[in-house]
Amino acid sequence: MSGNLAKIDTRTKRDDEEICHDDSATPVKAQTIDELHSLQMKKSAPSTPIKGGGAGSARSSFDSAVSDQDHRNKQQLQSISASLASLTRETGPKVVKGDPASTRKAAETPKLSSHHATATATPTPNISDSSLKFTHILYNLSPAELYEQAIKYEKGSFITSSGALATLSGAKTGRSPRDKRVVKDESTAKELWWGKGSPNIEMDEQTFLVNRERAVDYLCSLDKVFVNDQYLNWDPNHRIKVRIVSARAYHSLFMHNMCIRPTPEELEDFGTPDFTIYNSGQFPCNRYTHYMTSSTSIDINLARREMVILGTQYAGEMKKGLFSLMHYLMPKRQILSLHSGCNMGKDGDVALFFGLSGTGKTTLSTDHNRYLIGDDEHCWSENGVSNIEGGCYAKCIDLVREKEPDIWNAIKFGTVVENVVFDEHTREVDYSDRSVSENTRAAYPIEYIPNAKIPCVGPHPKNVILLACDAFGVLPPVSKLSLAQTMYHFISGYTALVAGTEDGIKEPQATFSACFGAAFIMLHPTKYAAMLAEKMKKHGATGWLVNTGWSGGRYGSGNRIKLAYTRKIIDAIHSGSLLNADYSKTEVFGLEIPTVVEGVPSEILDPVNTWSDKKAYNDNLLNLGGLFKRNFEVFLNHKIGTDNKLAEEILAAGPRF
Ligand SMILES: Nc1ncnc2c1ncn2[C@@H]1O[C@H](COP(=O)(O)OP(=O)(O)O)[C@@H](O)[C@H]1O
Ligand SMILES: C=C(OP(=O)(O)O)C(=O)O
Ligand SMILES: [Ca+2]
Ligand SMILES: [Mn+2]
Repeated sequence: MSGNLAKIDTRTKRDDEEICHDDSATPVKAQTIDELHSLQMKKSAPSTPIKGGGAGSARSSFDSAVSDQDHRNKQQLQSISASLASLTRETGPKVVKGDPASTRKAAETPKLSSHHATATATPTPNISDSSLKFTHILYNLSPAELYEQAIKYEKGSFITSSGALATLSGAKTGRSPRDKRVVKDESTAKELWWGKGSPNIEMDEQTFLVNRERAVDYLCSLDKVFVNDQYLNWDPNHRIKVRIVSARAYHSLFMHNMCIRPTPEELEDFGTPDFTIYNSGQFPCNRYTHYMTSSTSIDINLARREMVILGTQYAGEMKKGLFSLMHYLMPKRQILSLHSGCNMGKDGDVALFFGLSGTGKTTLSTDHNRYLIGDDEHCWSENGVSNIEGGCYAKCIDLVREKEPDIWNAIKFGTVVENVVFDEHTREVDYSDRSVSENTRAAYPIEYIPNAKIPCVGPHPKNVILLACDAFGVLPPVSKLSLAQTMYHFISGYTALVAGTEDGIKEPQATFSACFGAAFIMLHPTKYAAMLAEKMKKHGATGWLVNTGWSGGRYGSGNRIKLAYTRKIIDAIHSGSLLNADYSKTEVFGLEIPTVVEGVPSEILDPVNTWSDKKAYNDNLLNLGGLFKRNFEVFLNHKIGTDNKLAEEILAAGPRF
């Protein structure tokens, strides 16, 4: 012993204590480092409690619980093998659970062979090399396990100083809408929206199968694939079971966060999924394949209930692909699917926040004074609203703690941050750095927001807030809408952002995206609009248009409206005080604007006041009005609902000059 003071030992000395230890714990019972390591990890507790009889039958009920467990395990592996089956070889791969690199589990490999029980000792003539190997399945891994996989095997994976997993999505840092294809068959030809303006670019069944085979063969050729079995939609009556097969831990953790996470008990009874994604990530499509115009392809087959991703690793494709699915499935059940955020006040008043990417759905629905139901995808049924997802996907460019504390604090262990730049030593993220992408993102489970409402459901909405980030600076910060105006702006789906902010001033780019989500809708926009009108009328919801964009001039001369002011405006909508304010009507768009909003300088409420160059204001206003008119032309010959009166009212609710 080397210390200054001898240890005081009050015990009487025994023979085996001749040598003086510097701790009093019993030594570990391991002879080698591997044995020591095996002591470190204990088996996960069985999730199904051992059911059955009294003390006498304890042993046999334990045995039957074990065989139940075995049986379920086998079924699970069979189901995964079936998901991964090549359609031409008509048999699934031999699958086994666990990491091939883990020695403990690898030892079990041969015994756990699956479904492919016909595998014989001597290969039959038509057997392929692919059926000689096992595909290792990393099934619903925990965030900690996925961190280890990502850090060990995926370049660009690091732990940030706050504990989040920083990842790179590769060459694509955003969605590829031009590479999205939907299978056109007899029924989808009639049901879906095709042609000009539609996001649904057709592909035939045969081409889908070619891409599916390519994805499946790629995935099965890997040593291991990730499989997530999860849910969509918090409404228990309309819950959808999804399976995501992917090549990267990043994708598995992203979907773990974004979809609803089953409990261990729910997972045991998961059964056959309603929909399956095959995400081959970096593996490209074959450009000689019909309909392919790049090496990226995102293919949806509604009849087969499958989606294939080739040639992009941007994780948002999976989230938004499932959203497209919901835009098809839910309206069939008279449920409206919405590209909106949603929150609820202490008194149960629900607000929806519609808007295109970057207009503020996530930021404004994440409100410290209200319960968060969800930030992006919802359903509105006869029973109220429900979130489709189990997580949020926040933009984090220029994120600052003071302005968005809840989002800042959610970026911790378990959260995936995509394409952010961090200090090589401290691993502190620099949210202002655009070196990798402008579209930096954080994906976190919704319960990381302290006042999330779990389960994520709520009553019928009281306010429907349409967000537009108007880089022309002519739309008022807030206006109250009639039902017809709400429909006009919902169908128009306007925003104007400025693409790249780096190479000097650029022209604001007007975007019109029907239902504030044209990239994800499956049916004609008027179908969703008619459902929204019907629901808003029935439940007495008020529509609002909020400009989260420019004021005092267009992009380049004016400034973006302060987030603090927009929050005050939203507060006044929630509290009901804005409903009873004094209003005046604007030129051209005919919008009702309040004269006073608490906490907001009154002079900014009418945008004309904030422009020093009145002629420039007028030119920009008329220009925008013209863009709206031109965009709406394609909807002129469509009926909305059963009532032609509504269609006429909606048309009359647009700009006039
Ligand atoms: N007045 C404002 N209102 C809303 N967001 C604003 C405002 N000013 C700046 N922002 C920023 O704009 C972005 C809005 O993005 P986000 O809420 O993620 O959009 P969405 O969820 O609709 O895609 C955030 O980065 C937010 O900080
Ligand atoms: C994730 C997306 O949505 P948002 O920007 O609306 O959050 C997206 O459009 O890819
Ligand atoms: Ca979105
Ligand atoms: Mn968002």
